[in-house]
Parts: sequence; structure tokens; C-alpha cells
Amino acid sequence: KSPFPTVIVDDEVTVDFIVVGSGSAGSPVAARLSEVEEWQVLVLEAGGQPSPESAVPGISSFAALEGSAMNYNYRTTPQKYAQFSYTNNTTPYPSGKVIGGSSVINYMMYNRGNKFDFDRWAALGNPGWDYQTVLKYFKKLEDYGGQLTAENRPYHGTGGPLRVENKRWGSAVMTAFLAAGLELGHPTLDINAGSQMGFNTPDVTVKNGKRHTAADAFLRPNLQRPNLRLQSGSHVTKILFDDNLKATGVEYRQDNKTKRAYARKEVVVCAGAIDSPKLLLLSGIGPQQHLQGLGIKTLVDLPGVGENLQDHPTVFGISWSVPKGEASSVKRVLGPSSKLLYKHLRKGPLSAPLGVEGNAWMRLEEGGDPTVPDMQFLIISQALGFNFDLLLSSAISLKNKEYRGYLKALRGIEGFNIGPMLTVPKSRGSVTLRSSDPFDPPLIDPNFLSHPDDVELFLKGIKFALAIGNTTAMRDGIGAMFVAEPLPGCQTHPWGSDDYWRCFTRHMASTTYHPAGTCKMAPLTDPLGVVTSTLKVRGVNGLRVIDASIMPYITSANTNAPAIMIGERGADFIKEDHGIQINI
Ligand SMILES: Cc1cc2nc3c(=O)[nH]c(=O)nc-3n(C[C@H](O)[C@H](O)[C@H](O)COP(=O)(O)OP(=O)(O)OC[C@H]3O[C@@H](n4cnc5c(N)ncnc54)[C@H](O)[C@@H]3O)c2cc1C
Repeated sequence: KSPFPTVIVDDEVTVDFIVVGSGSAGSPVAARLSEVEEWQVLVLEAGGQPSPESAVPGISSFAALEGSAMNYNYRTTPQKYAQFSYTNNTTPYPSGKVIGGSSVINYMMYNRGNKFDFDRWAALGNPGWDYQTVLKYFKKLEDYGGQLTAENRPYHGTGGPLRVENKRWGSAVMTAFLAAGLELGHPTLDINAGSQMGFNTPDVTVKNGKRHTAADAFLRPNLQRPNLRLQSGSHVTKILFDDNLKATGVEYRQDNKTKRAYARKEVVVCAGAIDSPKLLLLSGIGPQQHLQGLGIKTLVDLPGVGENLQDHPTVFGISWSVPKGEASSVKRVLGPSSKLLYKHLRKGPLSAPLGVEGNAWMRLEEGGDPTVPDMQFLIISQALGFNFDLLLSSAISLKNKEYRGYLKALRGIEGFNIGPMLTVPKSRGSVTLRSSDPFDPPLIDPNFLSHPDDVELFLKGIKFALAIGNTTAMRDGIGAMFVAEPLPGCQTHPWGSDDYWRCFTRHMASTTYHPAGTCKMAPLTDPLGVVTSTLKVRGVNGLRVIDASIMPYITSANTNAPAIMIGERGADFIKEDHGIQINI
């Protein structure tokens, strides 16, 4: 039985709202709009049903691997300043093509970001996005099942659609990581509450031990509404406009047929930070020169479409070994006792995202606001070349030939990896069209490390990661031993020197799969803005973009929770504009 009831609508159909994409933001948009009984809402989703395995946290990250049918299987363009260790200087750039979008293939960490992120969006000239306002939406969307205390209670919601829980399982690496934080003077805390500065084990979008996607939370319970319809396998190729530049509907492909759907009120594009700008460009909204070069007629010359791509780069490969049994080995996660524990109690290694043990947020640059981090650390109890080596090295597409020897030395050992991650990098990339064919993958250029400050900050991040691994909690507690194998390509630099780590950074830095910012929300004074503060596309009517692409600056943590919040926030802007009373 398919988990999501879907429909096949007529080849030409008219509704009030068309929502393009059922991902982290599209699902709440559709659910909230269909609360208005007299509005007909149609969701067009390019992907299909999620696989049963995608619901099991411990194995579901396999869906993010290249080749999965639930993934667009994009890659970055060859990077000039980074990714030197990866095939052709490119890496896979997974993005969910499935009902639920990237919330079906992500690692389920639920991290909202920093108060400053949202106050900055508002200060740029985007009213209604300040922290106090968005906090109401974070609470509204949440059904918090984690531990509540006097400190974190005011920041959480219960009874909302999305289940958020404390992670149910961690290896000894997790406990040692938190102890290492305390040893270095950093508290263990709920980073979605008062302060983000410290160590934690992530809360996750998991319900009763199973992944809880945005579609599980917002669409599944509401698809019985007579005014909400979801049509899967429907790839939108173009937005249609009338002579007054009002969006009247979309053209899409389904079952090899070109069909049309018309919207009486609005078309809402929620296709994510890669596909939303792609769809605008295909529809003639974007930088005129780029469109002209591809023979696409320009409707609105909007230079910001596809620009301002931000992601959180991380440096892979900073690894420690531990004695057998301490980390997430294949045997431990997929072994019979783990399966039994999961089957009967929904607990154990299979109930938690594979290898994800903890996060930390720090400010490493001198000066600045001490409550705002510039670095996130992710500790995963797998490491390149270790137990899950095939999975990890293929996920990031390490150059096989060059690194075979390097990985061989590590094979079969257990271990962990601490990845420093820039919370708000200075480098900016872009998404552009490869051709005017809507089925051609776009050119995704994160332009990682094009800003030299990003490399210098990574240098500090790597040193802090080494300090975590060097604590008594890590060394004596779990027998952590740093893997000091010189990295191919960096052997000319004295091992461990600043230049060695700079070289290491440029070789190993890559994506954490958080594209954002490509349809930037900004006031009209900003020439690179694409949407207004109520998420309306500039220069046209009846068209909004509501997803991770609207972030002017990326949030200081993983982007799923903010994308869902953006969906909730955006739906209320639509309601307000159409005279519907909102309750928040
Ligand atoms: C491998 C991976 C791991 C991640 N891990 C985490 C994590 O642990 N924590 C976290 O917070 N974030 C994580 N993220 C990021 C997070 O999941 C995303 O930021 C978030 O899901 C983005 O939401 P969105 O609504 O902008 O886009 P999406 O959720 O990607 O939704 C876009 C939807 O639009 C559909 N679509 C696109 N184009 C079309 C079209 N032309 N026609 C019809 N439909 C279309 C897509 O199929 C998709 O369903 C991860 C992402 C990935 C890929």
C-alpha cells in the first residue's frame, strides 16, 4: 500500500493554488492553505512514494547515495578552490526527488539555527522574520517529544504536526564527545532553546523510531481533505503567465505527457534551492544575458535568480580510530541484536541516523558576538576508510585511485570523524541552466572556499577539532587515536603545519547538502533580491517562492527546520494577503 494517496487530475485542471514540490517547505504550505475549505489546492511533485527503507533512520542515509530513485542525483561543477580530493573536483549533490523532498533523504538532525540569523534577515529590510516572530512558527510546527526543563520549555511546542525527539541511541563516542565538551569548558545544551553555544546530541525528526518527514507530518494527515490533492510524478517545466505578467498556472510532464494546471489565485514554487531558481529561469525570470544565451525569452530581467548560493562546507577526513565495539560498525548497526531491538522496541542503532553522534557550535574568530557561532562541528562515528568506508567514500566521491593506499591503511578499523563546518561562509556560488531543456540537470557551483577567509576559519576549526579529540575523555575514555596518515596531495607540506591543514582543507572540503539563498528575500534596494519579504517574486503577480532558496543568509545550523518554518511562515503571508485571519 502506498503511504501517500495520490490522484491523477485532468490534463487541464483549474484550482486556486498550485504548490510545486512537496518537500520540507511545500508540505506545510499545502497543508496550511488547505485549511481554508473554499480553496482548492493542488500539489505537483516530481518524485514518487518514499521507499520503506527510508523510514528506518539507521539505514536511510543510503537513499542519499548516488543512483537512488528518490534523488535528483545532481553533482557540483568542478570546483576551482576546493574538492581537490574528489573525482574531477566534483562531488554528488543529493536533493530529494520524492514525496517529502529532502526531508526523506536527510540525516534528520533538527537544528533551528541562531536567534541572530533571523534578526539579521529582518534587519536587512524583511519585516516579519525577526526571531521573536519565527519562534512562534517553530513552536507551532513542533510536537516536541524530547526532555523538557524550565530552561527549554518556553522554546518548544507540543501538539504541532512535526514530531521532534531526542536521538534514541548513541555509541560510546557520543558520551565521550559530550564529556570532551565539558572538559574544554563548554556546556551540554538544547541548542534550539536559549543558547546555541555548546555541545549536544541532536534532536531528530523521528516519531516512534521512524523517520518523520515533512510530508508525513503535514500531508499524510490532511490528504483526506476534499480540497487538497497531491499528484506525484509531475515534473513542472514552466510557469505560465498572462499578458499582465500574472502567473496563471504551470506546464508539467507526467507519464510522458505534457499537461497544464491553472491557478485562479497563486502559483507557489517550493522546489528547493536548486530547482526553484531552475524553474524561474526556465520560465524567463532571471538574468537576461544568461537567458538570452540559451534562447529563453526574458519576461523579467532579475539578476539575482540562482545567485547567492550558500551551503555549509565541511572538511571531511579528520579521523580517529577507537578500539572495536566503541563506534557504529557495520556489524553493530546491521547485526541481529540491533535488528531485534529495533523490531520490538524501535530502539538501538537502527533508530538513530547512521553514525550521527553529536554537534557543537563555537565562535572561533576573535571579537564579535559571543552568542553567535561561526563554526559547527559534527561528530560521526564512521570515518573514511573505516567500517562503512564504501558508503562514505562513495557518498563523497573520493578519487579512488589516488586514495586507495591512504584508505587501505585504515580499512577495517572503527573510528570517528569530527567535521568542522562553516556556519555562515563568505564564499558565494550559483545555480545556472546547462540548457533550455527542463530535464537537464542545472549547473551547481557552490564555489567553495573562493573567499580566502573561509580557509583561515577552517584552520581554526581543524585545530579545535584536534583539541576535542585530544581530551582525556576521548583519549582515555574511549581510546581515541588520531589518524595521522599524510593526505595524498599535501605531503609536500610538513605534516600538521598550518600550510598542511590549509592544503587538507582545499582537498577535503565539500558539501553538507544545505543549499540555500538562490532566490534571495530582500528589499527592492538590493539588486540581487528575487522575492519580497512576503515571498512574492519581483516583477510579476501571483507567484511566490517558499523554501530554503529565500534565505538571504544561510542559517547557522542544518537547514531542514528553517525550511519547514519558512513553509509555515509563507503560508500565513498568503492567507493574510487573501484576507484570511491567521492565528499565531
Ligand atoms: C543528504 C542530505 C542530508 C541532509 N541532512 C540534514 C539534516 O540532518 N538536518 C537538516 O536540518 N537538514 C539536512 N539536510 C538539508 C535539508 O533536508 C534541506 O535544507 C531541506 O529539506 C530543504 O527543504 P526545501 O523545501 O527547500 O526543498 P526540498 O525538501 O528538497 O523540496 C523540494 C521538492 O520539490 C520537488 N521538485 C523540485 N523540482 C520540481 C519540479 N520541477 N516539479 C515538481 N516538483 C519539483 C522535489 O522533488 C522535492 O520534493 C540534508 C539534505 C540532504 C540532501
